[in-house]
Amino acid sequence: MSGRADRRVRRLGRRWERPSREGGASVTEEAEERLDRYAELLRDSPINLVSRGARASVRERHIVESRAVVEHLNPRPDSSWLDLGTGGGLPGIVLAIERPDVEVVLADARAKKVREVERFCAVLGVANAAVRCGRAEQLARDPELRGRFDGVLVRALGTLPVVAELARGFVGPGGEIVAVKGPGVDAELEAGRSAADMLGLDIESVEEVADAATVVRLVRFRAVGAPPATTPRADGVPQRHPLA
Ligand SMILES: C[S@@+](CC[C@H](N)C(=O)[O-])C[C@H]1O[C@@H](n2cnc3c(N)ncnc32)[C@H](O)[C@@H]1O
Repeated sequence: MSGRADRRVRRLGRRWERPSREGGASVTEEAEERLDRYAELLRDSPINLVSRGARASVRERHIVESRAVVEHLNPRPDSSWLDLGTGGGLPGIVLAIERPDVEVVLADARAKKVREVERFCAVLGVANAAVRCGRAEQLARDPELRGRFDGVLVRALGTLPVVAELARGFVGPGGEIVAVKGPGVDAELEAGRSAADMLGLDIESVEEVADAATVVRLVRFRAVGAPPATTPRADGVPQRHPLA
């Protein structure tokens, strides 16, 4: 899908700016409308995709945070990103809406959630996202997915060692894994570094995201080579026995 770069997007310094369409709504207005609609879909879904308590404030709690993450991440145009453990599509659907020039794959182990995310993408007309169902431990062995992404974005999938192991198979040399974490991430960093060493990853940075309603930190891992052949371990093992 990298060939489907949105020609409306042009480079301005390090950031990318979407010019308005002539005679029509700007891409930003369009994105705004889609994000509002996405918040409604999440709130009204018959599946519990966000906690009951957060339903009334989906826009403020989840969309605003995901948007701030996407803005901070500012992925390279034409790059391909995997949202692993996407649940109801967070933050991957927001990434796909905000950045039509980026290819996004949304993956989750739960078929019910994946079907719902497929429905959301269809209703929202999100053309640059594809959806895959399966456990990371299995999907990372699929030759079509192994080592093929520029980056993996992960929110609320587990501790840093779990995230690093589940995501590692999807990125080759130079690829990145970005974990969206909260203020408590410092307590996971030592274990995260130790797991990273075993997986051929470096923790490159821990970055504070501006403009999120709550404290959000991004932990950025960089792959220093191909994924180890034995990574990830069998289904459930990364969560039950995290690398440390
Ligand atoms: C707490 S939810 C987070 C969902 C979403 N990222 C968010 O921020 O709202 C974690 C999701 O990860 C999925 N998941 C858990 N283990 C997984 C695995 N091994 N492979 C793929 N998905 C997994 C679950 O099905 C669930 O939808």
